[in-house]
Amino acid sequence: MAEPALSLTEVKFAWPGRGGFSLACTSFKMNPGESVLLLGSSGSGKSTLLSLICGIVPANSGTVAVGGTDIGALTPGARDRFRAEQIGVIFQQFNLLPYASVADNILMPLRFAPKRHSRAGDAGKEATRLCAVLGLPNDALKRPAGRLSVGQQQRVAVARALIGAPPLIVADEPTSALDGATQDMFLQLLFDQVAAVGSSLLMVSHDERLSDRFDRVAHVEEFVSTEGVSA
Ligand SMILES: Nc1ncnc2c1ncn2[C@@H]1O[C@H](COP(=O)(O)OP(=O)(O)OP(=O)(O)O)[C@@H](O)[C@H]1O
Repeated sequence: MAEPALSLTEVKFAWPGRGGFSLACTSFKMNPGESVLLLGSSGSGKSTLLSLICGIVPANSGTVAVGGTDIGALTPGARDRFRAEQIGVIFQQFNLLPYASVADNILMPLRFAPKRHSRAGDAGKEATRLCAVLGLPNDALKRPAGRLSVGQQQRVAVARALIGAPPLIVADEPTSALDGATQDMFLQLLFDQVAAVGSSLLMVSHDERLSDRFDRVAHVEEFVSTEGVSA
């Protein structure tokens, strides 16, 4: 049987400092190809949870496994390489390099991920294809990412996450900068592309109206520790 795309087991995490915000999760699993919407209000811990899942911050205890690999057991360097190979991340603030071209931004994760690079095939052509399906103008690839509109930068961040078909796509409020109609269109594009490569999608949002589009909904409040976790 295939390993879960993601599993959290007995995970505890606290930001350092007395009374810092803390999370506790007994068990959470995602199947390969599954889409899950993680709902939570502002400040409820959505970004913290995604940072844990991506191995950007380490859990205080418990296991976070992506595709069966315990990311806490990897050295920091191996964890960074593993993330580049296995996880496509769409950050809330995009985290694009503003002076680098759109093409360089999209191709960036492949520099640290040889298997993902080979899955992308001709990476330049794949970046061009992704830009086209995501509705970016033809000339965008050569332009510095920082010169695009916020909505266009959001699409670049999605193309960067999708290139080379990582098995897990993690998205932090990727539609927050878009208006209603554009949001719907954008989500459809994201779902189409994720389905085309068979990735699992974990998206966090405060917007309950998106629920119907996902296989499953979870609430981040279920993960907030009321007892506190000693850091
Ligand atoms: N680097 C950090 N150091 C200490 N505490 C932090 C850090 N980042 C977040 N927190 C705290 O963790 C809690 C949850 O924040 P988080 O950003 O995860 O929430 P969120 O649900 O993503 O919020 P939003 O929807 O507004 O982005 C907050 O109380 C915040 O102050």
